[in-house]
Amino acid sequence: MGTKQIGILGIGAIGSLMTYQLGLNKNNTLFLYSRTKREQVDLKIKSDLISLPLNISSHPKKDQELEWLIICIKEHHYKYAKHWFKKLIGPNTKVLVIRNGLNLKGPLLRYTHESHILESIIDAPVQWTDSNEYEVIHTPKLILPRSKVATSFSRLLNEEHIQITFVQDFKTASWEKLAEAAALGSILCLTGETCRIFKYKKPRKLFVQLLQEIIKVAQADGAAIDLGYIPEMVKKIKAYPPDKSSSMLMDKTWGRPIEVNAKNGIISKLGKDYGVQTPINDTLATLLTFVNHRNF
Ligand SMILES: NC(=O)C1=CN([C@@H]2O[C@H](COP(=O)(O)OP(=O)(O)OC[C@H]3O[C@@H](n4cnc5c(N)ncnc54)[C@H](OP(=O)(O)O)[C@@H]3O)[C@@H](O)[C@H]2O)C=CC1
Ligand SMILES: CC(C)(CO)C(=O)C(=O)O
Repeated sequence: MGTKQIGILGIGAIGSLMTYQLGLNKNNTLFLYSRTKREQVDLKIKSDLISLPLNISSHPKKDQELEWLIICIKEHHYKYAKHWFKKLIGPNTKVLVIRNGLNLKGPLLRYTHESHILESIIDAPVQWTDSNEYEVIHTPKLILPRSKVATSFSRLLNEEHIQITFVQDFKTASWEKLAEAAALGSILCLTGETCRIFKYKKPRKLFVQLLQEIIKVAQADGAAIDLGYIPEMVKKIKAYPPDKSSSMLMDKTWGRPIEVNAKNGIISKLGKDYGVQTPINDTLATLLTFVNHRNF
């Protein structure tokens, strides 16, 4: 088997994790691209501390045509990343999109054919610690739509280190992840608290009320989220380590724009489009837009 040329765009929390995961397969040759050059990142996975050397290009340059480009940037980064897409996506390059939100293919359709783009959902909380490392909270789970292109992507990974699930109903899986990220993320970001807050009843009740609103919008959009979802999520947040953060809280802490449009924002918008009332989510979405002055 020949080596595969794989590019990873956006070497932050998820990009670093994917660099590690894809680097475990010695048939992969990795090319790293990001806004800021760093020479190394430390990943804490279970009790192991892994120092990952990084060779990042911060300006697009044409390496060999990539077989895969893995995009690990946030929705609001896309408008500043067009030069990367133009340069890195060749006629035969397959693109894996990893980010929270919906309609992951949309912004990339002008660069390649729809059949070359693979959407994904990642359940892999990764957070920056006081010891300057990314801590991976549990074994990463990657959810992919059942398809040939997804199967071919999964062969690049070592499934001892990442759990891969193929789903028929990707829309439902996307809404399930969005609901968790928007409900948990907004509560943590607005309170400035980590998951320890969920040992209290009132924040848990707010989390449930938010999920109830979000599920109504998801159902109006055609997702088939079942009744067992909410108790499952409550169990999940209660089981998170008390110091578990979220990507919106980390961005707020660092004074960076938060991902409000891709999370609570899109839910409010779709709620309006479908005539579904989402008063709690709308209030939180409004407050979130004011969290970071660069967002308004
Ligand atoms: N972190 C988490 O636990 C989880 C995150 N997600 C989702 O994954 C996605 C990625 O999140 P995450 O990895 O946390 O984000 P990060 O902010 O940690 O990483 C994004 C990276 O992209 C780089 N970048 C931003 N804009 C550009 C650009 N124009 N050109 C090149 N590089 C750019 C950033 O550079 P710089 O270093 O200069 O900022 C940063 O290194 C999000 O949608 C998030 O919601 C999903 C599950 C869990
Ligand atoms: C689900 C959650 C909150 C896990 O960290 C997430 O996806 C995020 O932080 O963006």
